Amino acid sequence: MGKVDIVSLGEAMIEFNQTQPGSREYLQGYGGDTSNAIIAAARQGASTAYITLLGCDTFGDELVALWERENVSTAAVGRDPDAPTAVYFVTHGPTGHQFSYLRAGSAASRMTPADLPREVIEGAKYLHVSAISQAISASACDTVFAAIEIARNAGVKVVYDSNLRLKLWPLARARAVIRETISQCDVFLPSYDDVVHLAGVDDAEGIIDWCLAAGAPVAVLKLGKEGAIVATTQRRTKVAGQRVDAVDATGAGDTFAGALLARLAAGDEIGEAARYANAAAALATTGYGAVAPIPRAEAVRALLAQRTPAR
Ligand SMILES: O=C(O)C(=O)C[C@H](O)[C@H](O)CO
Repeated sequence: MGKVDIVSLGEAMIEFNQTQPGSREYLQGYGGDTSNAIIAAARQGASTAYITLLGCDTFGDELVALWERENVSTAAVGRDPDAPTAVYFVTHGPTGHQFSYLRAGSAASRMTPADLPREVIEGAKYLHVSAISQAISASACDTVFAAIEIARNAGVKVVYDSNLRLKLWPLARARAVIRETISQCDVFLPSYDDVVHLAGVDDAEGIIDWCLAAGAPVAVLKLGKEGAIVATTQRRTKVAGQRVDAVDATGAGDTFAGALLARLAAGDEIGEAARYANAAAALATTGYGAVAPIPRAEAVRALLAQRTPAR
């Protein structure tokens, strides 16, 4: 395969998303944080590839077809005849959305460092990884660290999303692994809720202090409808939130990651890329599901041009 600018590594899943709170009807879609993010990057026009393992099953075929439709290269997608493609359910209630997973023993959870396509990573500008892939199994965690090592040795920038899922691993292990990974990445992309758990503090400044102390050269703290903060040891800049009619935040953080990566790969500086990513993420909350509402560049540009950001 030819070189691409952005490579993401992780687990994709088939999604069943409750049509409304309390309903017994579920809409089939697609999810998996890193897959959502790479699709978001591709929808902004970036050249992209995804690295994963799928089962040799219908759901695996559907995910391959999805990436092909979305212009995400599947050259580094493998199939495991002895394990299934993962599935998850999204339900909606008064406290927002909840995930229930059927992913233990999945094909992606059996990834090992030997599965990594070294040349695909080495040829990219950015490698995107997340803590969900580190949580699903010990071998997948090793695979993430091995991919980071390949990237760093080749001068490829590493963007890391904490995406803390306490249904997948205990907080103490998550904290240890995530702290270690922050020290190895170039851009750390946590959400406010993640770092409240990880750092044990709840004010944005304290959270950023924790991210920078953990070794992130740049931290972009996602604050949901409140926007984001871009921080380095020298400077902290607020990106204002966008007002939209939100119905489902599933995948919004991943859209932020993918859109940010796309704009960084296109040459934007980090503050401009974060402003764009924040608008893309806002639009991603206006429909149900992780993938269907991810906007394309025209919609993001229109929101940036037309709406007054929320204060
Ligand atoms: O929670 C996970 O592991 C997922 O990847 C499912 C969702 O698609 C993702 O979390 C949305 O951010």
